[in-house]
Amino acid sequence: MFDPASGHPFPDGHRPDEAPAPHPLLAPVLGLLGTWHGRGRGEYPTLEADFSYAQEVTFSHDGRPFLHYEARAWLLDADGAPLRPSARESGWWRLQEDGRVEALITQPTGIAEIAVGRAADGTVEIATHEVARTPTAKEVDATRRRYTLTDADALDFAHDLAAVGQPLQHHLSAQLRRGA
Ligand code: HEM
Repeated sequence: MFDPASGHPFPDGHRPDEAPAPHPLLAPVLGLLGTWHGRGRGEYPTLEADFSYAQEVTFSHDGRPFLHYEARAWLLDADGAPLRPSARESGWWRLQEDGRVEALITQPTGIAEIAVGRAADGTVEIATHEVARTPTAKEVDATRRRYTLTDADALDFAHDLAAVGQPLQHHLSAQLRRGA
């Protein structure tokens, strides 16, 4: 009989070559599997100053045609030392035929995003389909995220944001390395 204390019977896979076998629809995103670390910079016209941050991003799967996505960021001071926790989010990227992606992403700031887009040739681009906000959340109208594998272990990330009355524009860019 299954003993819950001994662990989950169907742990997620974090590499294409380990069990469980990835679902064939995951083919265009297999290069993302695993944990990524890196640094980035952010800005927005409503903010007094640009900021530097570090980020950890993990993509995993359980053999079905979706990825589990989790990201957490923390701000860095001018010397690169950690200042304080910043954005966190997690969600699900549902892969469809032809590399189409339907993503559900939630944040502790009261935002739930549904984004749609495409994965092809080492790039995933997803943009807002709908945003839902809790009663006290800031006004976020749209986002656009682009993940580009620049080599097998390097991932570029860019995030555009339309929020608090501002049109869609750059909020974040980061360079991540696998496992580093
Ligand atoms: C790596 C991820 C992210 C980092 C490091 C980051 C960082 C920041 C920082 C430092 C601020 C200034 C306020 C503060 O100090 O907290 C901010 C503001 C904001 N961010 Fe982000 N952010 C990230 C992701 C996101 C995402 C995913 C969204 C929306 C979907 C978002 C939406 C906003 C909004 C709406 C504001 C407020 C702007 C204003 O009221 O003037 N951010 N972000």
